[in-house]
Amino acid sequence: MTMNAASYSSVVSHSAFRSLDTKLSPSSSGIPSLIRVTCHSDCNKSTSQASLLLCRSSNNGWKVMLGGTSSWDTLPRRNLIGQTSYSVSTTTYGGVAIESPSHIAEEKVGVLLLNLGGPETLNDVQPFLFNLFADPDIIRLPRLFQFLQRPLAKLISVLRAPKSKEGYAAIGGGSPLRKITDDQALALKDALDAKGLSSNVYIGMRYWYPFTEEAVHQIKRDGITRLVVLPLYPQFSISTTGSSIRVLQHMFREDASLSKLPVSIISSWYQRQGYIKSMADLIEKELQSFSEPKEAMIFFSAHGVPVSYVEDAGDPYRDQMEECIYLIMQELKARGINNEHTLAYQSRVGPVQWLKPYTDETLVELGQKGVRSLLAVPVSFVSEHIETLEEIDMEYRELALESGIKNWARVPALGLTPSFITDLADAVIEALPSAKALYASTSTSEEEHDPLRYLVKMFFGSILAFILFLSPRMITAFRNLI
Ligand SMILES: C=CC1=C(C)c2cc3[nH]c(cc4nc(cc5[nH]c(cc1n2)c(C)c5CCC(=O)O)C(CCC(=O)O)=C4C)c(C)c3C=C
Ligand SMILES: [Fe+2]
Repeated sequence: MTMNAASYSSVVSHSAFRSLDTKLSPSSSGIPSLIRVTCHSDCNKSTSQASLLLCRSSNNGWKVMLGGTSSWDTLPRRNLIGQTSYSVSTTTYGGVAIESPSHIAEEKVGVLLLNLGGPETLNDVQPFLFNLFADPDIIRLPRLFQFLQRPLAKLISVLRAPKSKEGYAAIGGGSPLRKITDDQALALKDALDAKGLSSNVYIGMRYWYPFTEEAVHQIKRDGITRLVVLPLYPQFSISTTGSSIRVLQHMFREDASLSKLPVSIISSWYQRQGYIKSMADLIEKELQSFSEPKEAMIFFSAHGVPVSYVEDAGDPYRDQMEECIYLIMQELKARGINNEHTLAYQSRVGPVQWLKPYTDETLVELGQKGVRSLLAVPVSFVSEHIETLEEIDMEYRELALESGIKNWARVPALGLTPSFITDLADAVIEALPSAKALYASTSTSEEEHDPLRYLVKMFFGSILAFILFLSPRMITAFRNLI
């Protein structure tokens, strides 16, 4: 089947997908670039629904995607299994419905960008740090000690604030994250518009304004009918994407209308071709700033997480990071760039073991081993922030130069790079068909509702906490935090 001439508009009901095209007829309403096909199946008295998205390809034909996969296929080879009925609506997403059957309401598409957030002024630093350390996905206390989360967060944030303020003061008195994320949201909206998908793009920050909670309230007020959640972290970590998703799950579970809203979460996207190629472009370009580009070592520096996240809690972050670096290097090799490379982890906080090797120790070792040219590549985040502008550009640069490295450069964060924004837009479009209600029933244990159990836990927890606070290990821990 080929649909490469104009647009088609029809609503059909069939028992086999291959007969779909025969009922499609050209529309007078213009050429849609996106068409949704919804399949309703009545099996065992339960009705299920699956959607696929047809998108105009560059050669004026149509490409089909199913269930949010990133693989593109052509229509004739796609085979839907099962005897089902299909209703086809040539609805352009986000607004202009060319023709829709009654059961497919006009979609109002929302895209929620998740990010960390950062203090905008020096006065924001301590409350921002409080929000960060009050997150049980950042300081993971054993269940028994969880009631200490907020007092501990208060203490750590007050102790750490002076050091953090110095860092933010060095980069102009606040985090650039909000402005950059605002610009990325606008650029993404434009890229989606250009692909025929009109949408509202929202920003939900985890620890500072605009908070995720505010964004969700706005999504509800705006009557969004289909939502794609796109964390601005390429790799998944419990401490970043995981934490933000937890906030969403909590809100969606508590709200009857939100619990029914079809949502698609793109939990990681480091393996996308568009992202990998965009990173490779930046690296290739920055290598040219060295007098001997081939001699420069490519030094990937990722934000660390405590080892226990990966080894005990099953955080896929390290695996995804390693795969991401592999893919970027493969892309560079395909371009004839065969520089040496290494990966290290930066920004550790507190007394526990973090992912190794550590960036600072690795820089010293490389200097001692005779590496003279080094290209730093921040790889866990797509905006400039305190850890690129202060930690890498100031602290690590100085350390590298002291350690014998003579030539230093850093790849900028992706920011508004057009190929990157276009790829994010593609990721959103590909995720749309798989949106489904987020709410999954979580059984609240009896324990949580038993006041006696709670009191006993509080009592023994307090005694243990008191003993722990006086232990030498805890005292060292606090020294490391500030
Ligand atoms: C992928 C990115 C990030 C991971 C993983 C991550 C884990 C993580 N972070 C902390 C503690 C702090 N992070 C801070 C700032 C900060 N963290 C990230 C990203 C990741 N964090 C970003 C982008 C930023 C900067 C925001 C900005 O304002 O520009 C800070 C505050 C700054 C400072 O005082 O150093 C802390 C503290 C932990 C404990 C953790 C994993 C458990
Ligand atoms: Fe962090």
